[in-house]
Amino acid sequence: MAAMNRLLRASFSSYLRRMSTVAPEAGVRFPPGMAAPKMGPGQRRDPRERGVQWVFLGCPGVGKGTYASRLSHLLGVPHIATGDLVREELSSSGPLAQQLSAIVNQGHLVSDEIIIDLLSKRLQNGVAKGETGFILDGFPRTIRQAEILEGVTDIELVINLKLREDVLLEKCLGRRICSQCGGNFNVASIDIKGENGRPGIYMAPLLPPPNCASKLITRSDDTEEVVKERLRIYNEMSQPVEEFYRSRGKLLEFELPGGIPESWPKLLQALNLEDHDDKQSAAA
Ligand SMILES: Nc1ncnc2c1ncn2[C@@H]1O[C@H](COP(=O)(O)OP(=O)(O)O)[C@@H](O)[C@H]1O
Repeated sequence: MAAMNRLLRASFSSYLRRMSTVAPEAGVRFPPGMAAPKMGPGQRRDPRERGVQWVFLGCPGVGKGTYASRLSHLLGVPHIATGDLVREELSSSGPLAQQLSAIVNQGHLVSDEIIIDLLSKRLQNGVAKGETGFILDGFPRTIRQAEILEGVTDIELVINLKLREDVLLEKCLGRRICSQCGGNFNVASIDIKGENGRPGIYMAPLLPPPNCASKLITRSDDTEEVVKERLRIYNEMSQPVEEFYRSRGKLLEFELPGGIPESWPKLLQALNLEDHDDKQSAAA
């Protein structure tokens, strides 16, 4: 634990040094009622004066990647998804690839040590390129990861995306990636009618442009058996992380009302943010 702390602290301290020199980030306000962000060690400025440090939580298939990526463009901070870091490592011929593939393809979590190591390297590379702030997606996923992160930096806001359980599996099974451009799509068409006082939900598929249509691939861990195991592990290992942040006054719960055109403007509203390109991006 001490070695991991040192590793992550080294990365974050480079961040904190940079942040004291960057210009104010325009238009970032915090949700009403959210506790004022506390200052982390070594931070003297208001955290709103530099890139945000936010985390996205939520079950597999909920759409963390989609919304985290949109917010990162809007706020000018990197979207760092630990699942992407794991997949990059998997597609390399590095020494870890074989070990990781067995774990990921069973729907299990990679060890905290490996994930922290991948994340630290990603952060260090970002610092070298001048990045400030971040939106983390898929990290922390265990209480131990959350405690380590809390010990080395000041997470201001944790957005917990929620979606009814019966839709999550379909969304995961509908995920497709363009093998050429890396674009993410979803061929699942969700149209559940409301019944017994429970509202229905409609989520249109997110279809690829003609260029990508013949190049679509499915993640090897998006099979029904593995997704069910990932959902079970999320409930066991990652749900306690929600409580970790709830008890610290940092958790914003957001129940997705439908697909992107309906959910994106409501998420921005919940975050007190405005997207001037809203009309175009909601249709994307
Ligand atoms: N923070 C983490 N801790 C442990 N394992 C992780 C973490 N982030 C990603 N992984 C590994 O990478 C896989 C894919 O992650 P991700 O793309 O975030 O999937 P999901 O669709 O389940 O949210 C996970 O099933 C897990 O094996």
